[in-house]
Amino acid sequence: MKLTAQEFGRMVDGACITATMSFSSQVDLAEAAKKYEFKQVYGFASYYDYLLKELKGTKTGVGGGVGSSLGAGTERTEVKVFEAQTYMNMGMDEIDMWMNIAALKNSEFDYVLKDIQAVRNVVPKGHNLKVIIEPCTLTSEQIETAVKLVVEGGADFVKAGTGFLGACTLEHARLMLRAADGNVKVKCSGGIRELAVVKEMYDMGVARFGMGVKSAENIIRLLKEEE
Ligand SMILES: O=C[C@H](O)COP(=O)(O)O
Repeated sequence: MKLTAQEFGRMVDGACITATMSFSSQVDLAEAAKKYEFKQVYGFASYYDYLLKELKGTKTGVGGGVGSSLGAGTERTEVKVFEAQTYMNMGMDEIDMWMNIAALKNSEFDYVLKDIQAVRNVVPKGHNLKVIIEPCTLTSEQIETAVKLVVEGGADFVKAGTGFLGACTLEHARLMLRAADGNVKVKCSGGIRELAVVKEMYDMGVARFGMGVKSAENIIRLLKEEE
């Protein structure tokens, strides 16, 4: 099926999480979200209130990032739970949490699973929970294991990454989709820049794209040129 600019806009989680960006980047994020009807936005936690106010009554939900020091820094499970609960209480729509990638790599699968389940417990069904696995840091086997833990943990999506550690590739999309086997949706994110890549991911069955504002706008422009 042909991907339209409008449909793509509705599949985008607009992201602006680069710590060196100023407040104006959050304003740009909110404006682009309104214009293209992004599915969600992910901004700086200190501006979540601004984004919630700005996007109230629009088609765009505000998502909360949980465990953002890549899932294993200061974010013990109870801290992730507190973050997720706080964002749900604030009226946020979806939660993107980082898997504890170090624990995954150390084969502490029970810890990884319980970490996801604990956050799921405070993110009611109907609010998507996505788990970020940063596939560029993992082997193919680890990606498969990570996705299976995401399924077992009761999340709704497996999400690729931030782009900080490397881009999400077609191969990552293929591996995540294969391991998900329809049991969780797949969000590709981080370093996605090419229209051809977006189209191929869409055809493969990717359900959501996480992108910075300028990159998403560029893809939308290219799709419009084809219409
Ligand atoms: O969650 C992070 C973003 O989706 C990263 O996307 P980007 O590489 O286009 O800034």
